Amino acid sequence: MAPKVLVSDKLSETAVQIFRDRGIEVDFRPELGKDKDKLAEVIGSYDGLAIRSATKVTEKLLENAPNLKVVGRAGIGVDNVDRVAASKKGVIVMNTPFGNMITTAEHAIAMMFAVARQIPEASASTHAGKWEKSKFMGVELTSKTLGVIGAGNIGGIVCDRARGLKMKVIAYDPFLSEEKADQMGVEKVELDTLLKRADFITLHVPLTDSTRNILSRDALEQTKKGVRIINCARGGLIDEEALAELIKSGHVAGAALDVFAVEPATDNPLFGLPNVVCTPHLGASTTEAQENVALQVAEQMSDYLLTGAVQNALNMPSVTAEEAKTMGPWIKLADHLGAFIGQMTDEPIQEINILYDGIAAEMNLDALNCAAVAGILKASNPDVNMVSAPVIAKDRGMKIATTNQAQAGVFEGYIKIIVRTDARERSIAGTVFSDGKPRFIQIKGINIDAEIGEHMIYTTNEDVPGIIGTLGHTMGKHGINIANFTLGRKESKGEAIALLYVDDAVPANVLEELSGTGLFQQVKPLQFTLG
Ligand SMILES: NC(=O)c1ccc[n+]([C@@H]2O[C@H](COP(=O)([O-])OP(=O)(O)OC[C@H]3O[C@@H](n4cnc5c(N)ncnc54)[C@H](O)[C@@H]3O)[C@@H](O)[C@H]2O)c1
Ligand SMILES: O=C(O)[C@H](O)COP(=O)(O)O
Repeated sequence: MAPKVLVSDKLSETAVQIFRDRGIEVDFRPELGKDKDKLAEVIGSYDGLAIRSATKVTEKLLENAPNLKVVGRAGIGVDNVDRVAASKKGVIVMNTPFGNMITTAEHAIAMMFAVARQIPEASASTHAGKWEKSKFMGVELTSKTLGVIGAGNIGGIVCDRARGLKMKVIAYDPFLSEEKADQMGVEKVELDTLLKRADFITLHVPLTDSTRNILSRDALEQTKKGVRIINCARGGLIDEEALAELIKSGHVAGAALDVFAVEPATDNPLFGLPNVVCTPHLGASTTEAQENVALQVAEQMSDYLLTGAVQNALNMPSVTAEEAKTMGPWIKLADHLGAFIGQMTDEPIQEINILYDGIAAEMNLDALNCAAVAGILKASNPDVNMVSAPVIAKDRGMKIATTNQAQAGVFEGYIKIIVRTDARERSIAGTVFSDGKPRFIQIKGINIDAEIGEHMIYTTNEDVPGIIGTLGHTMGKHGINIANFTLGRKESKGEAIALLYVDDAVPANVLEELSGTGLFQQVKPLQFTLG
């Protein structure tokens, strides 16, 4: 059946066409972004949800979305998506980080001009037939200092354009290296220096716990008298009440705001103040940007739903279409190894160490890690997937470490998982044979060569005569067909293991019968999801 996508915001219809061309069923219902109840009613049947900023993807909405696999944001900011809730539900959240960056940077520059020359007020006054030439005295941008808070994709373009306008550009961004700042021709400064020196301040950071209220009352009071402030990033970055008071007192000469703490903004302390230029979150609203983001989000979501390729996801490592194909058997192997550990372990796991050898070490290890951890966690929660696994593992306090090494043995490559609990250490290794089938090659240090089946039995025992006979006879007596039988031992008469791959699930009474022979320390039924 074709995957189904719902578009619940005003995306360019290019997105709809792309979904259809890729064979995806799509419903274009932009009115639903503003109607959370109706959206919750219909979301249940969709595999994908394509949004802009109006749709709020809350935990409650996700509870009504059992089939949802991907949320695609046609744009940059995902603060309207509960990412933690999405991750826990195994829903990928992706955005289009580059599609609207030029457009938004241009809006910030336009807003800077508008507030420097009071263009909106002058325009309204002229339209009203007043000729208030002397009322609208502006300031030049040339030689002024622009303080950029957040010099990432959009902030970086703003820096470039501002330098073209012959402004002096200073930037505050803890993640900006001195070297990069030099290349950009900007001076990297601390926030308090930026506040004191800038004639114009423009914000280009995401809204996070560390940036919320970054222009607080205290920060705004440190600014240079006559400063003008531009925000085309996110509402919530500025204390709006404090800004309004500082504009009224004349300390701040003007502000240009595209984004507000509460949106849609119908009432705001800054509305109606002189030289406050406002636009209704138009930063990304150009034909070019909307085409870019619609096209990109539809391609990315289609790729994921149809091929498993992951691009620009915020809660899952990227996997190219090529990787999704070539790594498929290795991802399956990592999942099976994890599933073995998960089913064998019923006490809390403290540490998961994953060793990648040979060709496995050259693959996309982030994706393999997610698969291995998902395999482990699925034993206690079958809904866990590669997206939700790292979040759940972190919630449970599990430490995950990886090691990679060049080919060390006879296999071209292998993966080994070692898990530590309070009580013990458990390990399993596996490889992928040239037929593309994953195999277990070692359990707790004992070498084996076990084909993996949907239903298996794992036993631990001493290496004594009668094990093969007892296992074979018991299965035969109960009409259970053995597809593959693997034995391994540490040394003659020492610690030994057996893995049976059987055609059907083994009933409890048969397992009890085996345990009752006294030959086995452990008889454990296992299940693996093939395919
Ligand atoms: N108005 C609009 O329509 C519109 C359109 C697109 C993007 N945006 C918003 O613009 C903002 C920037 O987007 P981007 O694509 O440039 O993001 P980005 O991730 O490329 O850049 C953000 C920068 O902020 C920096 N940063 C993070 N925390 C910081 C902190 N505490 N202090 C200072 N700097 C910090 C990061 O190091 C990074 O360089 C986002 O909030 C995004 O949602 C708004
Ligand atoms: O983060 C973004 O991409 C912008 O805020 C654009 O939001 P919009 O798609 O709702 O215009």
